[in-house]
Amino acid sequence: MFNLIKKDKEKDGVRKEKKEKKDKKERMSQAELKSLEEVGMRRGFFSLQRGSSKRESRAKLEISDPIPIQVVTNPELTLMDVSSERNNNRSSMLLDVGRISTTSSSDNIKGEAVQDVQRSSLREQASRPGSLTKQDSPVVKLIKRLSFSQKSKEESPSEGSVPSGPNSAAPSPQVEPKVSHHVPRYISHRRAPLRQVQIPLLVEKMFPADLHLPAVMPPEVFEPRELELQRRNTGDFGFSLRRTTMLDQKPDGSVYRRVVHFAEPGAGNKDVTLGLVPGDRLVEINGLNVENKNRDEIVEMIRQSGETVRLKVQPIVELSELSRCWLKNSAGVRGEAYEVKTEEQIAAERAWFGTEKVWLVHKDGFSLATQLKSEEGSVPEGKVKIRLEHDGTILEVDEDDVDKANPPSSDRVEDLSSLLYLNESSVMHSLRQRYGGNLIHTYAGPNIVVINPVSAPSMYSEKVMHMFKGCRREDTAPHIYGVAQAAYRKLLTTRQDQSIVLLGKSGSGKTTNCQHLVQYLVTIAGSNSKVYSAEKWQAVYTILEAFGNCSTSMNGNASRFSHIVSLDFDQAGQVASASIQTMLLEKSRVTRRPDAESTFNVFYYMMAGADGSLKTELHFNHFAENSAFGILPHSKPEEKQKAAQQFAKLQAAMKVLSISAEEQRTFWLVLGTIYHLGAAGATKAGRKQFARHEWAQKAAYLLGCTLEELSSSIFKPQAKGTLPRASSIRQGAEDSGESSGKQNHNHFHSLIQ
Ligand SMILES: Nc1ncnc2c1ncn2[C@@H]1O[C@H](COP(=O)(O)OP(=O)(O)OP(=O)(O)O)[C@@H](O)[C@H]1O
Repeated sequence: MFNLIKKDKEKDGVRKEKKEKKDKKERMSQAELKSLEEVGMRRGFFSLQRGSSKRESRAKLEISDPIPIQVVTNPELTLMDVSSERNNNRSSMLLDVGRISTTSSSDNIKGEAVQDVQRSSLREQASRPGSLTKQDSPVVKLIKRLSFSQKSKEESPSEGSVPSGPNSAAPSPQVEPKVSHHVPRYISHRRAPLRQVQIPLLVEKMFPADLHLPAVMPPEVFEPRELELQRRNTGDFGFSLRRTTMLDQKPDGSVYRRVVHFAEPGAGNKDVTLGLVPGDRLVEINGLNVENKNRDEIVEMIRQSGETVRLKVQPIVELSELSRCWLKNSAGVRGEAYEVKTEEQIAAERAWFGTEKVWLVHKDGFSLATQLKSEEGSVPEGKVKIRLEHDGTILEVDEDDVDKANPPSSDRVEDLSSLLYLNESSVMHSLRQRYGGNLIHTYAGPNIVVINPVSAPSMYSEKVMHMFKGCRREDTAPHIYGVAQAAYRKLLTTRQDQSIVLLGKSGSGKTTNCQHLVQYLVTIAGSNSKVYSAEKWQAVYTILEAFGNCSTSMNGNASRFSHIVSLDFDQAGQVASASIQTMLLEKSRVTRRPDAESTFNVFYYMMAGADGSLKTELHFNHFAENSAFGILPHSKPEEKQKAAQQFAKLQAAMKVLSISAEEQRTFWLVLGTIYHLGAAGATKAGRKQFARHEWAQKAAYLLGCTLEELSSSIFKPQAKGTLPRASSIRQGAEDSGESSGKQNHNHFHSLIQ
């Protein structure tokens, strides 16, 4: 009894205490939240939302509507007006982790593409509750999403379980390409409210001075490290060599290609303790420089080493941050301790803050200046006096024309949200300095900004992936793999679906980064499924690229459709299946497009790559000189050759996906028909009709109907529901065949998925 009462009393006391603690916690979290929100607002970067209901508040803090940071870069690294910059295909993308997000973008979307989608069934599916975003928003086109669906309710044992041998081949995850006709269920309850994003106004102001952007600092060169490795019982030293070619810059700024050899830790558990890091460039072996030696010579030198080998290695610039992080983590040092500032650095920062450094914001960007102290009344109200750093010019400018500048120690800051003064000029400055230092990834709070690199950097490999395995985001340097890892980790720990949204203008790297994300996930998570394989996954992309990509003024291989990639994970956290859903194909491109842009790749592939018998069957032995749809074969031999290779690759991809030869033939017949319809054109001589009957005859032949049947189905009014194309054809002679061409390609794209 006593015990019982005591217990009850204790229980009551505990309950009360718990309740108080909870209340306090909630009060604290509200206060914390408020201050966070204030910081976010003050910085103008994120707006924080929190649901008022208990469930919502427990769910999480939602950060929505990031302002996309548009960085236009070119090799000269000048800042430009993003919206007017049309020909430069180097740009940045912003990536948003762990939630469904909508944001604006500067990509121009053809109105027709959007209208087309409003009519299409896929659009209907996508517009169901929980679809990505409003379908009438151009933003939709830019969203490529990766979702994860966790099926299990049990705790997952561990993150990642892919063993990798020393020469482990590419992972062989299992993928099941499938046409998804439903927006996955997990989207439905996570619809984010659409909010207007304030895009900063363009600055048009100029000042009577020679205004310069700050100089871009050369990449930081990391000190080489010397290591002595012992030969093992197995005869090796526990590291592997990797050869790659990299673009490098000469002192005069010219870019050249050079071969480098990496000395990277092997796949064994012990190998990671050797002190080598993925991305370590081999500089010396036993005191001898090997930078200009070939692989065989290097291998021989290692073989001839005795029981030990001395290596001098240096991290490549693009992986230097990661390398530092890795070494820091393996030394078990906490971040703060490792990055402790020296006395000189502290003194330099103090000096910086003592003189008020500001950015003068102008039409061509921003220039560093010192704000001068002036006696009261000597400067009109609302004005400030500044001295430009580069030439000492003194200017009197509006207070609004200047932004506070951060000390140089923040120039290459890894996370923009840690800038003391978070304004547009400071953000652009840091991104620009980082890009100049070959650092293309930068965190921006929970997002990452990735700037399209000039070259194909050597920062993506299976070894680099393994540097992120099991890591928390705060323990790694900014990298696209870090984003995938954060999402995977969150998936396992919260058992909730995760989404990654890639935003950016055309050519900014959304597709490329989406592939890196998928590669990371399937490599690190592994797969035990029998239907999923990297080969099939690649085949799906090859086909989508052929039917949905083309060359535009912004991107030589632009995808003219959005897609959602979904990976399903099983209870063990391994990939169980995968699917791609495509939307918003710009089908009008089949018949009409801007000058100097191409039609979908597949037409060029087919015209260049069809073999003798297919050519004969498609009547492709010679091509028309004109096409109402502008579908003409490549004229340059090298382009033809490349297209022919791509056609062979496309056929092989179809084979991998078990598309039979007969089915493939049907595709070519339909595409051939579109080509011939374009070549036939249309005219209005009395009545609307084909302009060149011989080509129309070929189209009819490929379709298996007579010329009269084809002609009447295109030019004669049709009863409602018979043919979907009559209305637009009747709009004008030039339109003839357009609709059927577009429809065919559209159906085709859906079918082929
Ligand atoms: N991180 C990167 N590393 C190497 N190359 C890149 C990277 N990001 C982009 N690129 C290159 O830039 C080009 C454009 O990239 P991508 O096609 O991924 O852009 P996108 O944003 O998907 O364009 P679109 O919306 O037009 O399809 C490609 O040739 C790609 O190889």
